[in-house]
Amino acid sequence: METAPFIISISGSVSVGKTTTARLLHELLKAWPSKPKVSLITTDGFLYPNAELEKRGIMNQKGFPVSYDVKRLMKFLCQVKDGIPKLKVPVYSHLTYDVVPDKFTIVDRPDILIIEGVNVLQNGADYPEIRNRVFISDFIDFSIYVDAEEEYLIKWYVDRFLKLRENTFDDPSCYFHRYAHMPESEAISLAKMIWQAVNHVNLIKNILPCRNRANLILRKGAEHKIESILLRK
Ligand SMILES: Nc1ncnc2c1ncn2[C@@H]1O[C@H](COP(=O)(O)OP(=O)(O)O)[C@@H](O)[C@H]1O
Ligand SMILES: CC(C)(COP(=O)(O)O)[C@@H](O)C(=O)NCCC(=O)O
Repeated sequence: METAPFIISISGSVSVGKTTTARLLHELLKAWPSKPKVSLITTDGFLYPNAELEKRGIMNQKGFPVSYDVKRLMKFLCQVKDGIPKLKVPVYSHLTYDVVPDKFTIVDRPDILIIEGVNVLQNGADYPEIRNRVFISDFIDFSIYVDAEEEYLIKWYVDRFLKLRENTFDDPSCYFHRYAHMPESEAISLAKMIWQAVNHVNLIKNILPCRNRANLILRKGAEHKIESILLRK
């Protein structure tokens, strides 16, 4: 009989470095002497596509709990724990700013699954009105929260925003192309505005309240340097 995968989650604010941390952990775990089968997915793929967010009038809440197809995500987690082979996980692109149609990551009975996203530590305490429901966090065996002061988060967010628009300079089909020809100072102001209007609100309302639930808190300072590691015993 197959054993259920060990699930490690990585959460934290938008642009704190979840994806980067998850990719590094993925490489490190794969290189263990026992060569475990390790898969990495992000909950971004379970966001509703932009068209659906627009239809529901929640485009300005992308990344908030309401913006995810939680039923689909829970179904995936149940199936992966049940050892179902070749599961298809939808993929999100920061460049197109949307879920990519017909693109999937295949998760095929891994020994370890890393799941990263802003919402992975949310549980029943965040939704007292919902009873008898299972949450993503119920499936997690070990949770990591990547933490940093908001002034750094904003800097890293703006830097990534500028990089994304640079990468779409010649490609009008990419979402970020609309910002590519703006003067840099305007692009920086716009990125800061989006941060305040959406990602800051999400951080305060939905992400930070989960921090102390994590088994491990990695706190980063300037230049992404790890300043402290807190492990719950
Ligand atoms: N350890 C690191 N060193 C240098 N740059 C980093 C590091 N971690 C993240 N970054 C950069 O910070 C930005 C946000 O990181 P990312 O992993 O995309 O965050 P998240 O997945 O939390 O949104 C990206 O531009 C990324 O390249
Ligand atoms: C899709 C996301 C919630 C994902 O978060 P991330 O993987 O970047 O941490 C975020 O990148 C996002 O798009 N937030 C909405 C506001 C904005 O455009 O930044």
